[in-house]
Amino acid sequence: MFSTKALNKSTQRLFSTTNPTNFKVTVLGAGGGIGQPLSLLMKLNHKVTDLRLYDLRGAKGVATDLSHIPTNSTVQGFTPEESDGLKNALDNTDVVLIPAGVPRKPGMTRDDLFSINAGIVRDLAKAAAQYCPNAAICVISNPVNSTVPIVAEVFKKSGVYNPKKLFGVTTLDSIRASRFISEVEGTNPTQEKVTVVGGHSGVTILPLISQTKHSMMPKETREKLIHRIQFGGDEVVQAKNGAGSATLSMAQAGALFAGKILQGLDGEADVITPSFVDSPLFKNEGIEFFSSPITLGPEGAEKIHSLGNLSSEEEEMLATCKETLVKNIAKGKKFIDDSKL
Ligand SMILES: NC(=O)C1=CN([C@@H]2O[C@H](COP(=O)(O)OP(=O)(O)OC[C@H]3O[C@@H](n4cnc5c(N)ncnc54)[C@H](O)[C@@H]3O)[C@@H](O)[C@H]2O)C=CC1
Ligand SMILES: O=C([O-])CC(=O)C(=O)O
Repeated sequence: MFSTKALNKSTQRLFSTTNPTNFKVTVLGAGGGIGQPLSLLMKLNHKVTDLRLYDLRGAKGVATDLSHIPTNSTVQGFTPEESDGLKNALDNTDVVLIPAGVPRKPGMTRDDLFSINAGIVRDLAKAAAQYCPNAAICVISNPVNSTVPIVAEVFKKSGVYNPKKLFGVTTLDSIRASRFISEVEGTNPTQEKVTVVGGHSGVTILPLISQTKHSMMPKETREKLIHRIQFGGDEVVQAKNGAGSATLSMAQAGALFAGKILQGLDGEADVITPSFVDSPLFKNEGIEFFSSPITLGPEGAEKIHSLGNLSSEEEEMLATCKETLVKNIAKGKKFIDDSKL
């Protein structure tokens, strides 16, 4: 027998069109280093019932492979060769995860990826604006500080921009911060939480150590820790020695973030995580996008939280972060202006 509460909930699920519990998720770039493990982790998420994978190559194989896992979702792979491949991957989906694009090699900055990835993200965003204008779009492709503004401009030009539904995925900075601070302090990383704000590259990554329980750590230790969090991506790029950048930790980060988005869409309470979004925090200084903790809900980003109290050292880092961010954002916007969509 159902309890009244359970019956109400199942009835809601049956008849609700705006807040379904069964979600469609699309991964664009699903055949790649991030795309494959991210797709696996989305196959394991019980809120996902329809998983669609798209890539220039490999998506069908990955989809067939994942489709043998006995979780409650169907998996389909799509390619550009089949007519309507991208359309069918995106049609009416709830969440789009975008790890499509090239990764760094040693010696490159994320901004060096702009020349290739800007066009890839622009074209995928055009398709998303057409086929799933209401979906939550989660951008992983670098440089995130510029690719997120690119998606925003494409959606604006298509007349379907909803700032509450566009997210730059910065979760890897948060999970690195938890891991690295635990190594310094000799603590359990699963119990460490560091709020990381700003953007997703070098000095724009701003971990707020003063807001952790380790705020009193020695200055030199803190500076080394902050530097490691800001440049953690380089460690992986160097170790992979030309074979790409972080993929497995990024897949874990992407799945965590997508999980939060789904929890929010599903109406769960108090779902809060940082993301690089269209933000009011520093708009009066010309910075249209910024990462800070966001409350997620059925409509996407419901509340953008302020940064809270910063130390004087963090205030200085924030000023440096803003100087770079404003240029990265302008570069993305100019790219779309020049693209004459
Ligand atoms: N936001 C973050 O924290 C992180 C972002 N990244 C970024 O994620 C991106 C992907 O990295 P990896 O998976 O390692 O690269 P990868 O090269 O292994 O995979 C990229 C995939 O994208 C596909 N692709 C390229 N153009 C496409 C298009 N137009 N449509 C569909 N698929 C397309 C490729 O065929 C490839 O399978 C890079 O830009 C990287 O810098 C990487 C790590 C962390
Ligand atoms: O470092 C890179 O190029 C990939 C990335 O964004 C990260 O690992 O944080």
